[in-house]
Amino acid sequence: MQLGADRVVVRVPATSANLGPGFDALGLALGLHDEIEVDLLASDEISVEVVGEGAGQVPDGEEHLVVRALRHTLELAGAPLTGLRMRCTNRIPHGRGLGSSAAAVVSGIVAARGLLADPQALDVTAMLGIATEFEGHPDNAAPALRGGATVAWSGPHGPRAVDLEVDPRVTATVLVPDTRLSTSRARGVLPAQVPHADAAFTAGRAALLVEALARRPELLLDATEDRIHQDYRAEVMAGTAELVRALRTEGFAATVSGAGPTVLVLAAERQTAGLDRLLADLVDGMAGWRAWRPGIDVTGAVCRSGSMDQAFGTVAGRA
Ligand SMILES: Nc1ncnc2c1ncn2[C@@H]1O[C@H](COP(=O)(O)OP(=O)(O)O)[C@@H](O)[C@H]1O
Ligand SMILES: N[C@@H](CCOP(=O)(O)O)C(=O)O
Repeated sequence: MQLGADRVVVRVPATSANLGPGFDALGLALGLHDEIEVDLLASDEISVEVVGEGAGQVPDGEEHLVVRALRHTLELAGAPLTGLRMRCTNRIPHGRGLGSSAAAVVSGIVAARGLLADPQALDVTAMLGIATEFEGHPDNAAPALRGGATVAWSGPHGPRAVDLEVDPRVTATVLVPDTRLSTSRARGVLPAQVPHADAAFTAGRAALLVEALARRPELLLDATEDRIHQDYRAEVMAGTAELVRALRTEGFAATVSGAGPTVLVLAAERQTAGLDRLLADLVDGMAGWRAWRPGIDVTGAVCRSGSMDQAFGTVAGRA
């Protein structure tokens, strides 16, 4: 396949995975975005400028995660990359459980698609498959691509995802510490097996969560219970575990966001005033933590290439 454009601009949302019981399956896109501008070069130079999160920390060349995903996608499409100049404006904090690595990978894949002469050749399912090769699990990549809430799974034909309904009364609040924890470390403390009773309990809650998100926010507290990953992870995120416990005791549906250490609180709109009062007590006394309510992103990844805009989420109509 041929390249068609020489410049793309891509925007991808942060994501909160698991939502409690939906380990490696459920995810929600948040209104906090990374943006990249990519210009192809005729030479083989790779130059990366990073502004915001990760500046001075992530690689500035071939090893940059966005470049790796972009190059890999173009190779798969049969249109190998020569060189590029890329500017990244990063707003998603790294190593906090807000899907920064998935956003980077999805940015690279979506940018590569936008550079192709025939972008339609790469559909959302194919992009999810490539993202999952990098991430190892599809739960962040699916909402990063599609926006809203998704359930993703891997079957004989590779990763797939479907969109879930989200009641407009549902709000998402994140409590983000200034300390990082890599996803691989937080996966490393999980056991190879869990008791059958805990698996059964958690599967039931994940099923209930689909209904709670769609139209029964009053069920969110019960529906976000989990027994297969959060307790095991408490040893590497004590402050997170304590916050989740304190919030749940007060009736709020708090979970570990992704692999942590951020806390996600799902609440019905009418609960948010009470939540804010509680957070003023809890979080304001905890050095290094900040709380914010970024909104739920329903647009997913957006790509501008030439005069064409393409989005993969609910606003633009899903591909
Ligand atoms: N925008 C980005 N550009 C380059 N690398 C990134 C970017 N975002 C994340 N990464 C890489 O991914 C790592 C964080 O990934 P991970 O441990 O999975 O945490 P997270 O929960 O933030 O996805 C960062 O330390 C960095 O190496
Ligand atoms: N299901 C994964 C999700 C990781 O999300 P991240 O935002 O922390 O990368 C897990 O729980 O390990």
